[in-house]
Amino acid sequence: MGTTAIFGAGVMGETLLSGLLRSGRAAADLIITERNAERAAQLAEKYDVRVLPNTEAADLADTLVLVVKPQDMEGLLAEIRDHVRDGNTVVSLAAGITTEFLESHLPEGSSVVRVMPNTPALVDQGMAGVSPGRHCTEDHLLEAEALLSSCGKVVRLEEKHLDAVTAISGSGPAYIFYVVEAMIEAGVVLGLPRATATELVVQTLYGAATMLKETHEHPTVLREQVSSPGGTTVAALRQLDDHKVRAAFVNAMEAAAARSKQLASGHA
Ligand SMILES: NC(=O)C1=CN([C@@H]2O[C@H](COP(=O)(O)OP(=O)(O)OC[C@H]3O[C@@H](n4cnc5c(N)ncnc54)[C@H](O)[C@@H]3O)[C@@H](O)[C@H]2O)C=CC1
Ligand SMILES: O=C(O)[C@@H]1CCC=N1
Repeated sequence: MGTTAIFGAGVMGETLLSGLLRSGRAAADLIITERNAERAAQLAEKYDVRVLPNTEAADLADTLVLVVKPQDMEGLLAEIRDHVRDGNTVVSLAAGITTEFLESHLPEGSSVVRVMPNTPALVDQGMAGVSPGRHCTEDHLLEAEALLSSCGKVVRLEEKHLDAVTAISGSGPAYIFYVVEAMIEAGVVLGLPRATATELVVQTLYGAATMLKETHEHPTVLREQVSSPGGTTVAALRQLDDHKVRAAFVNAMEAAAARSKQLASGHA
């Protein structure tokens, strides 16, 4: 697979780096670049990988993985443009940034892949959507998929769906953590110690997610199994329906997808 350079070692860059190392990639085959010198030094020590300036990393890398914020992407592309060679694969993990944008800021004919990962990759339970650019071969795509499957699942889809993927699985962990926060708060309101409320909620989430994954039952069936006629669950769910929580979730994800589209056109 050659040398992989990760440009921008923030939350997502470090997540990918650690996943690659856990999956058996040699540290000697990995390079990171990081604008924040203090963070760069910390990561070099923690993972024993090379930290280089962007241009040197681009010169040495076979695969360039771009993991800066969408707003920083144009600047990064300008820096590395003249260092990208034939045969390189450029993989972007940035929300909103299209393959068309990447291609137009790189040498003609560059092979680019757009990926939308998520943070559960940190515990090898990531979910990533992957789309090819115009000059991307099956081999380039397989290479990008291999990077991400080191720390989770990967689906290949048309780029027109990537804003939706961003809204659902890219941002998704945050919605789940938000619900978890609310449930813990409810436990505390009901008089439970915070630590107990946290343990109850986290294990319930883990159990429910495992049921979804292992039983392959529709979520409606699983919800109905919990909902005794005239019981506690329906009393709670009625409140959620009265407060239009389901509609709020749909609206929230529409807003995330719209923001992803907006980032593509360079809105800070
Ligand atoms: N955090 C998440 O859950 C997810 C993030 N992403 C995408 O990953 C990208 C990075 O997001 P985060 O890791 O959350 O952000 P972050 O802010 O934690 O990391 C970005 C890093 O890039 C560095 N950086 C910026 N410009 C640079 C440059 N020119 N050269 C070298 N380093 C540079 C920054 O110092 C920072 O450490 C974004 O484009 C985001 O859309 C995608 C899916 C999930
Ligand atoms: O919030 C964001 O823009 C990034 C993309 C998906 C998750 N985090």
